[in-house]
Amino acid sequence: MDTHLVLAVRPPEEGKSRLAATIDSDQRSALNYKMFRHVLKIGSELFPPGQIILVSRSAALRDEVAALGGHALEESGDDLNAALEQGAAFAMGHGAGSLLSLSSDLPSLTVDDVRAMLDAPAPVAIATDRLRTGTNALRMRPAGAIPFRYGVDSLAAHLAAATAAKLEAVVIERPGLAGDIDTPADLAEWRRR
Ligand SMILES: Nc1nc2c(ncn2[C@@H]2O[C@H](COP(=O)(O)OP(=O)(O)OP(=O)(O)O)[C@@H](O)[C@H]2O)c(=O)[nH]1
Ligand SMILES: O=C(O)[C@H](O)COP(=O)(O)O
Repeated sequence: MDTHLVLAVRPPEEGKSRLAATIDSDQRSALNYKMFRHVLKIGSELFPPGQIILVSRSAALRDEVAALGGHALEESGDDLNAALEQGAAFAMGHGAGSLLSLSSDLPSLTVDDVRAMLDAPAPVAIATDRLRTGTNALRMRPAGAIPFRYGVDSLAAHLAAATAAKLEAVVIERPGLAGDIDTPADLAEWRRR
């Protein structure tokens, strides 16, 4: 497998600011660690460490990935798409044929979810969220085939990027991939399960 996994992750103490009214900063940080470790563990079951790349401003998160034998890059900016481009450039310099990016806030992610991304029958595979507007995972073959367009309406933006590159794209809808934790309602729903 020549796919490399690129994880761009905000420092745990910064992430999930939309939950600030619901849980305090220590709880948010703990939640971010827990979700990150879950996604990293699932990723590690399918990707050899040398094909896992983390881009983060958090030294603590970088240490965790380095301890596994993965590549931990200090983020040079403070923007998700820029961080992913940084990771992608590194991966392409290390022979990546294709790339998978995964959001770190997917507490119900399974190995089969990641496999579904890798096996998707098109050069571009976009896992969307519950609202069917965002992107929680993106696989592109070849690496660098399309630019990262995370942000508002990123599903449409990634579909448009694939069209512009004349590449077929498929949208993947699976609970483990759709279940990112953005809002207090998402958090309550996940805790209920
Ligand atoms: N490296 C890096 N990762 C980011 C950045 N912004 C978001 N991410 C990651 O992108 C993924 C999706 O981010 P969001 O769902 O917006 O999460 P968030 O930024 O923690 O949440 P809010 O603070 O509530 O917007 C998660 O893996 C985040 O850690 C960034 O500036 N740099
Ligand atoms: O859809 C996206 O681009 C990412 O999930 C980030 O969006 P969000 O901040 O709405 O989760």
